[in-house]
Amino acid sequence: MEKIIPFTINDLAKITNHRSGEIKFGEKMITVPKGTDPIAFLKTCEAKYVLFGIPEDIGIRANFGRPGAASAWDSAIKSIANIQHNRFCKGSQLAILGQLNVSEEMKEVEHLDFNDIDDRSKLSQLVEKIDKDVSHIIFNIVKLGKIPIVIGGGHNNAYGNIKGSALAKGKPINAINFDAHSDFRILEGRHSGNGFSYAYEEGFLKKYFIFGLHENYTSKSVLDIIKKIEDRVRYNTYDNVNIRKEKEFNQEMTQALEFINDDFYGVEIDLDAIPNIACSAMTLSGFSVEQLRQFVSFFAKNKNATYLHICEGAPDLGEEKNNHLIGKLIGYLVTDFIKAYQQIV
Ligand SMILES: N=CN[C@@H](CCC(=O)O)C(=O)O
Repeated sequence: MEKIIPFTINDLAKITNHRSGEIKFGEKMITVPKGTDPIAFLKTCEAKYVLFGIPEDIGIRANFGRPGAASAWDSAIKSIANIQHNRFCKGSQLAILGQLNVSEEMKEVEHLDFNDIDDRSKLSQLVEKIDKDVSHIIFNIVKLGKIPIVIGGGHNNAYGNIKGSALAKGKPINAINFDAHSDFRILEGRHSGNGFSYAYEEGFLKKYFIFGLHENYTSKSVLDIIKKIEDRVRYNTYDNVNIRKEKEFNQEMTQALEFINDDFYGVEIDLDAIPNIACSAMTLSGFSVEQLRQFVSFFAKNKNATYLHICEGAPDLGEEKNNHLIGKLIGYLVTDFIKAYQQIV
């Protein structure tokens, strides 16, 4: 756990905008006391959900993408701290573990060039290093019976979430991914486009449903691979559901749930599925924020939901004056998840 930078009570106080007569999440969320072992502390604390940030974009760089996702954690935690603590959702249900310390790795990649074969291999090796840390931390949280809420970072971190959860549960888990892309690309060295294929190949991912693939951005080879393993990997497309209306959003959620609900599952959200969200693979066409919120709420309302991961949002790539909006969106998704999950426990 030495790779975690704890989020202290002072850090929380600094980002909480106090108003008299109001109680904000920042006044109620649980932080790990100074000098305490985080896992030993989490074991004793009542909060069911554990917030954990991965401020990196090395996996995105290794995938020839546009860096910026490292900034989502800061933006998210500032927003979450200022959500109202009330009868609908209580800040005290959330413990903040802190963020993964990736400062050295982020420094190391500053001058690496994806087009250089040695640099590309170095980027992939660093992603593998982060994978190990993420899976170790997720393993420890899930083993305590808590629900990790992970704010990425790139979608490469799906691998560590799945592996850590599978090891904690003692068996492979399933995953549902709200995404424009499959991230089921070839095993060519780790990056943000192959977190699920690596987890599948290594036996940590049992069944995988991709919700809302963009037909224009999914290669024939990936479609061919998925076709051969359709007992374990299924998808629908955004075009299918929202454009041609051959399928209906709510029915599709029900069918996807039936597919993955035979075991524990992770809920993966790639913000590049939403139009106008600053991301490496930003788009103008995609599901609405309301559809995404309904999706999170729907898949959280189940005892098999094992973790929530929200990734690829990149406030640093957005407009300077409104770069708090991605954090605000993440705040809605986190509370949607908690509100739905708490109905079933
Ligand atoms: N996590 C994102 N993965 C996508 C990114 C696509 C892009 O950058 O255009 C992928 O590799 O397919």
